[in-house]
Amino acid sequence: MRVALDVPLPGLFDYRCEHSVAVGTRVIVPFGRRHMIGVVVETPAEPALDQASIKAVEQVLDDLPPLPADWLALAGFAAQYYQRPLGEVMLPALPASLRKVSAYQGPRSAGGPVRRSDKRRAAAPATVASEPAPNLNPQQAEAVRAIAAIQGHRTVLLHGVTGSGKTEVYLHAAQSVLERGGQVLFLVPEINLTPQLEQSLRSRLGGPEGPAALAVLHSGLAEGERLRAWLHAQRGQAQVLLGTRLSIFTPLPRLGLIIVDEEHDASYKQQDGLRYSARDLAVWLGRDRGIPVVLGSATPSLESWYHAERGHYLKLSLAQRAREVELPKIRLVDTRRLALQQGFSPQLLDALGARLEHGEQSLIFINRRGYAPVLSCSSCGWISQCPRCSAYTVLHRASGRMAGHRQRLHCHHCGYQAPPPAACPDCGDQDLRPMGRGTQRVEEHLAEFFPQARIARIDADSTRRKGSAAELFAQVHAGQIDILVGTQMVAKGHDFTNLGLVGVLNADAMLFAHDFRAPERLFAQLMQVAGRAGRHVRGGEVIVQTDYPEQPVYQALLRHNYAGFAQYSLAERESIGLPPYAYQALLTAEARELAVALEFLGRARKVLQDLAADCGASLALYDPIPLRVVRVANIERAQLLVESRHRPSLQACLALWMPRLPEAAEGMRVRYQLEVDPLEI
Ligand SMILES: Nc1ncnc2c1ncn2[C@@H]1O[C@H](COP(=O)(O)OP(=O)(O)OP(=O)(O)O)[C@@H](O)[C@H]1O
Ligand SMILES: [Zn+2]
Repeated sequence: MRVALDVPLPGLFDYRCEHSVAVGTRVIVPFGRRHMIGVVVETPAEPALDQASIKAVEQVLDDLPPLPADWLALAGFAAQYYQRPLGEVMLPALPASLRKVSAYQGPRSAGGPVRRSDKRRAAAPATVASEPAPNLNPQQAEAVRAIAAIQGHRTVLLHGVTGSGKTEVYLHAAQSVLERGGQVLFLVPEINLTPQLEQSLRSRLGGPEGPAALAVLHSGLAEGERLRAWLHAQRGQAQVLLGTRLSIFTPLPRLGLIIVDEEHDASYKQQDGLRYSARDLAVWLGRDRGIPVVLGSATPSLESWYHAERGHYLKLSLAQRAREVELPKIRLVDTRRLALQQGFSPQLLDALGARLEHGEQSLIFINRRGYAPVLSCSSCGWISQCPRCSAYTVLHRASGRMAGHRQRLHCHHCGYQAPPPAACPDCGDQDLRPMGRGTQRVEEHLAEFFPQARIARIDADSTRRKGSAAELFAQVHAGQIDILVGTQMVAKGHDFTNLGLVGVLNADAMLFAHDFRAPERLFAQLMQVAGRAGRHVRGGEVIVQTDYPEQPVYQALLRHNYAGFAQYSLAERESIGLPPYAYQALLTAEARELAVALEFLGRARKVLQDLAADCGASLALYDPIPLRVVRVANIERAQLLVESRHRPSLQACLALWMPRLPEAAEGMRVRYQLEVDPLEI
């Protein structure tokens, strides 16, 4: 039999076994000096090798039925498309205990993880009071009808403005699948940020299992919880699987519908190991299983929009807000000739004051955590820098009651931390000052401007402890907070009932980034955060401070004009041949010396050039270049971008290229990885 193992080697591995074993079965096999769990992928009638020379399977694991054919097909597609060995796709996709030999062998294994999990009784989910469902408005009803009418596979792009009630459409579409006994896979970018959705799903799920029919899966779960949710879904007991990107690899025997909420969100892309896009795999899976896929967003990715415009996807629109409120009024405050107070314009301060007076909440959005982006010497211009990275260190104020005003410098790239120097390391001057502003400093300024206001900050630092994000959001929803300061974490999908004003600081920082997707990301982020204003209360308002009000991103934002922005951006991409009009792959190399990384990429480029010439494929190969942050944790990084207008050509060349890379790396101390459809370049 041929077995897939989680090792960085191409191909499958041959083993023998006395009795016949079905494809999809997990087995324990010897591999070198180790024992590993693998998945049986082929059982050829004719053994390929001399049976005597190959090793025997040590144990056949029968605690689960074999992994089903459609699951194997998805893993097979992902391996081929993202150019990774099958075993490195399949095994990491399973809950850890199902692929760990130690969970099965030894005195403490107690019959294996599945038996242990089944013995332990799961805590019954708290019964959630059932929420009355609002009557669908005509646009929602039409969207639900159109989704229900789909026979077999179709991908739907549900483009609904912020607050248009997309969730209600998902719930109705899900309901009709559940009534027919199907399962629903509901993907969200980040689960800890959306407790509201989990609650609505629980309260709305009918059927004999009630709220227990929901399984939740994300990387923050303890291994036991993760295994339980996975088993629940795989056995068909869970009717709905709500989860983050990794949930795409859960076997779902009666899958009838896939929903991808906030489909534009970059969290759907895995950034290490198998660099897959769960959104793209969802579309593939929907086609493979012959079921509808609903991609929803107020700001769809330009890729999805392009497919919808061309009729590859069915486009459904919710153009108005679900409640009797208008979209918020957006104001651009031109900060070029304004005297700002600690970064705040008089307009924004006035608006904040007015909302406080009316007992409404406000949100200040600044996409930069910490106290200040750098510490700097006011006499010689020295700037705090990470000793291990080519990046500045960010000044943070230590948190916790005992911390006082203790400050530390943090590197956001490698995690390096140090106390700030007492004097400038270059000139000895003691006048070191924070330059610029992050969320912590903004919070501090707001407390000075509005001493009576209750202020909270939500960013990666303030929500590090498990459950703390949910607690903070609960306080906001309960009306215990007047002003919320936050990063993009606060922009995602929250339905605030009493939030009237959104202020945006420092958006310009993203305007001139090198990445060609930066304007798209900025626009989406601004539309999303603006969409938190005035969802239940009238008179919602958004104030964006900028030095560049004439930029197309801001002009489109001003008019809530997603379609216009998308059209403009797509025309631009088409004229210079960027995705979605071209397909890309990125080879990244890491070495102690930059020259080595570049040299390797140069050789790799030559190999690919020859391959492309041989098979007559037209590829654009760029020059190897250092990454923008070239050194991280003392490792130098460079990249090689490959592009083609024709996806199959690119795929064919990549498949020929990958096996040749070890040869290109020969004699070099270099690590490399390939990313297909990279999001950041
Ligand atoms: N038909 C309806 N009648 C009344 N209220 C509704 C209706 N549908 C949805 N709502 C309410 O409208 C609000 C916004 O809905 P929802 O959060 O689903 O918007 P959304 O489209 O997901 O927005 P976003 O993209 O900004 O997250 C919610 O408070 C929801 O309960
Ligand atoms: Zn660093």
